[in-house]
Amino acid sequence: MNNISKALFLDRDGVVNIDHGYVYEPAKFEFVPGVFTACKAFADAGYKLIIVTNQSGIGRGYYSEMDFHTLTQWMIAQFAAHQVTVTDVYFCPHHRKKALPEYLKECDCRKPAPGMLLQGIADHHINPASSIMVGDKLSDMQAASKAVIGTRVLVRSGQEFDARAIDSADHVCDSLADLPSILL
Ligand SMILES: O=P(O)(O)OC[C@@H](O)[C@H]1O[C@@H](OP(=O)(O)O)[C@@H](O)[C@@H](O)[C@@H]1O
Ligand SMILES: [Mg+2]
Ligand SMILES: [Zn+2]
Repeated sequence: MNNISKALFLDRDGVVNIDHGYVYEPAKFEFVPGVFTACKAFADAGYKLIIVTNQSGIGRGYYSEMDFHTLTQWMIAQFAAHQVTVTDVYFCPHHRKKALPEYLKECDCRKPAPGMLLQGIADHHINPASSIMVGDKLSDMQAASKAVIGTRVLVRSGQEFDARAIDSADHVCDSLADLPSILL
């Protein structure tokens, strides 16, 4: 089967939810205002929603993979309650310097590496050229560039970013909520 679908790849912290720092509990998971409406617009326009998230908090020992999966199931259920299907969620628990031994590695999945995006493209027969990546860091844009994603969007989540991040994006906006009016 050739790659015929298009995807809205989403970074999680800072894009789907407010990045309070290593969020792993539903009680601390604050959806960005307007995220459900925006994601439903893209889903209705034929985009598969795929989340790609660095989770070095696992490697650092702040929380477990089970904690992450429990939060992820809860997050997916919130989307479903708003009639939005999340096609898949990919995460990277690794860190090359600050991690427990089993997570201490230079991997190909931690953004800016493109591994999570490439896995989603393969698993879900995605055409990268007609897909979109939304992130809040330069590393998100770099991962998207390496995966040859057609449109890269940087959102102002409160993370500091420099001119390199802005230059690496096709669009810069305050939030995912702004995106349907820009791209659809
Ligand atoms: O934005 P995504 O990729 O969904 O997830 C980012 C999180 O895993 C955390 O990534 C950390 O960066 P380090 O992983 O410590 O460099 C920090 O930026 C935290 O504030 C943030 O919550
Ligand atoms: Mg982020
Ligand atoms: Zn990794």
